[in-house]
Amino acid sequence: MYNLEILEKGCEELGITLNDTQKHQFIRFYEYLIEKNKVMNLTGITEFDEVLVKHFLDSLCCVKAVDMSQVKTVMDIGTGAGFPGVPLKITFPEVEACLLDSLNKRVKFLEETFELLGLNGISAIHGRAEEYAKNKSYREKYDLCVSRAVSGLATLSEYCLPYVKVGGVFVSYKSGSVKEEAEAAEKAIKILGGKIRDIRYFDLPGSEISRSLVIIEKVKNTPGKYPRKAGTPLREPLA
Ligand SMILES: C[S@@+](CC[C@H](N)C(=O)[O-])C[C@H]1O[C@@H](n2cnc3c(N)ncnc32)[C@H](O)[C@@H]1O
Repeated sequence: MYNLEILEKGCEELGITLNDTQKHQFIRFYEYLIEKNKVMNLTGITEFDEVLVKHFLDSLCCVKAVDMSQVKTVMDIGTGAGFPGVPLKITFPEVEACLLDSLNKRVKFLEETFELLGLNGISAIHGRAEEYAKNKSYREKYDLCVSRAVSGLATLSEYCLPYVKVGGVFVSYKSGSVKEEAEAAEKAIKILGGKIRDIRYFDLPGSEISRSLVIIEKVKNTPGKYPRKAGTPLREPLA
């Protein structure tokens, strides 16, 4: 038997109430993540309570930055084993979610996870952020784009901002002080049609683990030449 108290209390702090279906989905997600982690590299965090805080509650903390009642579509770039995308989808089932990663094994794991959890209105894409952003079905189609632990902010903005609608938001999950990184990326963000609205620093619910969120508004369309071809945003971040 699993004790979900940490998740429930953390959610309470975030203003979220989970129903029994959602609690069950979080447990099944944990079980499948651990089962598959034995045969592929999905996560270094495996202890139940730690997963609740460092993966599940961490993923949900963007509610501190965004009013989820206004979000109908979310894109998660470099989702890996589904963070933050899967916890967000479980918690806000009405949101249409798309999770993208360049590693096919992880995408297959995600598709199996959606089936197992009975999640609808969610898809996983195998591909590079730079390439799918050129596709009309994905470009500037999302109210919210999230990304955790993928790249530096200038590179990441070139991956993510092209997916966000004008008026939407890109939330970058970071840790520690991001002031310098944010200042260094400011010009790139402007070129890509974004503007830093805020940077939030806080501890994850029920823990002393710190998290920083950089909240970037999409104020203008991203010029068609961005993102540049795959690999360039990482090798030569806009400055
Ligand atoms: C360190 S993992 C983080 C995974 C997840 N977001 C998390 O926080 O647990 C980084 C992921 O980003 C993916 N990734 C890196 N660059 C990418 C790109 N250009 N396009 C798509 N996925 C990318 C990798 O395949 C990897 O799964």
